[in-house]
Amino acid sequence: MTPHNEALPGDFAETVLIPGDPLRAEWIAATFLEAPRCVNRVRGTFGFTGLYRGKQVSVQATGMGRPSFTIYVHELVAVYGVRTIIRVGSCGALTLGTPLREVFIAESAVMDTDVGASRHVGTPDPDLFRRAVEAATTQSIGFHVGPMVSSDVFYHPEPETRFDLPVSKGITAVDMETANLFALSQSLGFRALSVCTLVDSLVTGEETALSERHELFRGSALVALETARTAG
Ligand SMILES: O=P(O)(O)O[C@H]1O[C@H](CO)[C@@H](O)[C@H]1O
Ligand SMILES: O=c1cc[nH]c(=O)[nH]1
Repeated sequence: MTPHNEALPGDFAETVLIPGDPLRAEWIAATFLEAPRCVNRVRGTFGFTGLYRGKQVSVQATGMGRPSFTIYVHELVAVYGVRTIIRVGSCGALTLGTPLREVFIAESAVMDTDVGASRHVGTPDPDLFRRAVEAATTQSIGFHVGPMVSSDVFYHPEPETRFDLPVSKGITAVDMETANLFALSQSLGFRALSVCTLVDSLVTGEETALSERHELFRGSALVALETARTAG
């Protein structure tokens, strides 16, 4: 147990999906897991464990942004012995070539403050990444792979130009946690992958509706679960 997680040793599977939104965690567990049980309710940041096609998998929400995210990921690895962590997140499109509602599998990620400094670019586990692409292809799920930028700032004073540099470097999507996930995978030693759904466009201003938000994650959740299942 920790101040943020009431799960007991052994409550979490070795593989954990980590959406930001606690209600997305609940939806994934209820929709895809057999016999899901809630293992954490602290702060309403739910965690669940159940079976996906015969494999034990957990889902633990992380909240929004690096400080909250880091607490959950650190504890999953250091306290609960988790070995594989897959983010099932939402992200924004930075180009017209990444249409809303499709899945975005990050092939790399860097913080917006570090764009251009190649030593700060993080990458997913190569085997998980390959399996995710294979799962999306096999399941006929519309997806893109590409470099991602993560930012601690959601509301920026210069929304029109803030991503000019990342876009000029070929970066196509933004979230707030993937770069941190890849950095933590190196420092803490676990396998990481980030599979997001494109929920809004910073180019056109188009947004998906909150009412469709859970269903929107069917594709990214399936890709994450199939990757978890086949990766062992
Ligand atoms: O929907 P989640 O997974 O929380 O991800 C995205 O949504 C939040 C901002 O709306 C940030 O956490 C961002 O990374
Ligand atoms: O972090 C995020 C997620 C979705 N859309 C954004 O603009 N930023």
